[in-house]
Amino acid sequence: LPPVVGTIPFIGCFPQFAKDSLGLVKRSYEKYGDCFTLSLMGFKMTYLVGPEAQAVFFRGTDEELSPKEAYKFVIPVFGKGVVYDSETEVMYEQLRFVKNGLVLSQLKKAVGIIAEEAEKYFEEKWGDAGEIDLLNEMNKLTILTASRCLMGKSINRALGKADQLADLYHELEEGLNPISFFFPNLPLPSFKRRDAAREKVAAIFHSIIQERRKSTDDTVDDVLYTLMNSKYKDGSELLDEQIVGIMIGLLFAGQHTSSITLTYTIFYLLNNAQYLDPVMSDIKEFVQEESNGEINFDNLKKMTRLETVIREVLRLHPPLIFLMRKAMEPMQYKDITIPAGHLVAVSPQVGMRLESVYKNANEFRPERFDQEEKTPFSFIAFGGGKHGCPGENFGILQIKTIWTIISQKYNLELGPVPKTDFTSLVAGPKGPCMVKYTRKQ
Ligand code: HEM
Repeated sequence: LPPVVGTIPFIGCFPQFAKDSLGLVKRSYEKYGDCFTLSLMGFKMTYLVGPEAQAVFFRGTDEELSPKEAYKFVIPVFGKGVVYDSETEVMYEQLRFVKNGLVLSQLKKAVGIIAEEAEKYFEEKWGDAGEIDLLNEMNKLTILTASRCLMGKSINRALGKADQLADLYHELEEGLNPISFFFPNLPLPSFKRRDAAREKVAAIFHSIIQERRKSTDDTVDDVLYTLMNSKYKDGSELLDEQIVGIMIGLLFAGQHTSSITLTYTIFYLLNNAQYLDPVMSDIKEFVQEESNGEINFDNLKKMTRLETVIREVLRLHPPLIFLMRKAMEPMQYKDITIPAGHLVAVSPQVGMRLESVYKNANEFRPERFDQEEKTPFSFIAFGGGKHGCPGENFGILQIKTIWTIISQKYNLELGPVPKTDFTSLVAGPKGPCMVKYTRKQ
């Protein structure tokens, strides 16, 4: 069996975990090696740390290591009958529909839409000069750009007010915290607000589906269109409730992860002139000179130096600090048997800062990604294997597009890179992240 951390009956090491979960995982790795169990309020959570152990996690089949059983706590947000609350075969099919909606042709179109929304946002909201909380602003902007890409222009009409969806998503996120993992339906105020926000978001998305059904415009083919026109293998269509749940889940999976990475990318670039200058000269060459100022999929793809910066930001600050599965049958790792029933976890935050995997692991060195990744499952900010993130390319394109627009429009003045707030489910910079901006001449 894996060595167990936390010997107090039932409670185990819960107090240390609640105080500093990452610190506890790191210390346990140093003491016990790459596979150990944390005993937490009756739960047994077995951690796999480092590429070799992480490979077991990502290569496991759903029958061995079930994400559905581990992520039940998101059901109040995603909804009934959606992804983790559906039969395994149905879950695969729903994830396949999502992937079909994020294919290359869609991504190519997405860049233009993101650029259009972002331009409009800065003109209407930022103007010539001011001071803003960058994380807050990037949250609002990314939910707007992502929802426009997923659901078309009707999202703007349905919302009327741009901030509304971001606020509702904030309530959803506040309702998914470490407590909700253990007790998702306690009568807590934050859980009540989460459920009320879910009802409001669902009502908005239902109205968009109704509007789309009446529309005679046959040029639309966004993710919503893909979902509305997809069929399960048995020939049945998705229920509206399922389409709404998938859209809620997609925006939920993509919003904070992207806005956090975007905010950190801006802080790192402006604090590191040696990386900022080459990135800006690529924008000048590929966007301003070669494309007459137009941002498109092809010129964003050429910005490999910006991409390595984003990957290094994600290595240092992965928004998802723990990924989980439930062992459905005993699992073998080296000479250890992880018993059925254990929760099995990897930590991108701990795993990507191991000195044995990344030299000078705590330093910001984007050039480490200049070469192809050598060790499988060492860069796990987007997970890996069967359940690896289907939104990776979309997320990176979104970050590149918005940075390209901001950096050409504004001079930004900001402080050092903020520390991370590890208390929420999606870990991002400790706010407020105040930034002064003035329009470039
Ligand atoms: C910087 C941005 C992003 C990061 C760091 C990120 C990270 C991740 C990670 C680590 C996973 C794996 C979870 C696990 O194995 O348990 C994941 C899964 C997923 N992500 Fe992302 N993500 C990002 C953006 C997006 C976007 C923009 C979308 C949608 C448009 C998205 C949709 C999803 C979905 C649907 C899954 C579940 C896949 C499955 O279970 O098969 N993500 N993401």
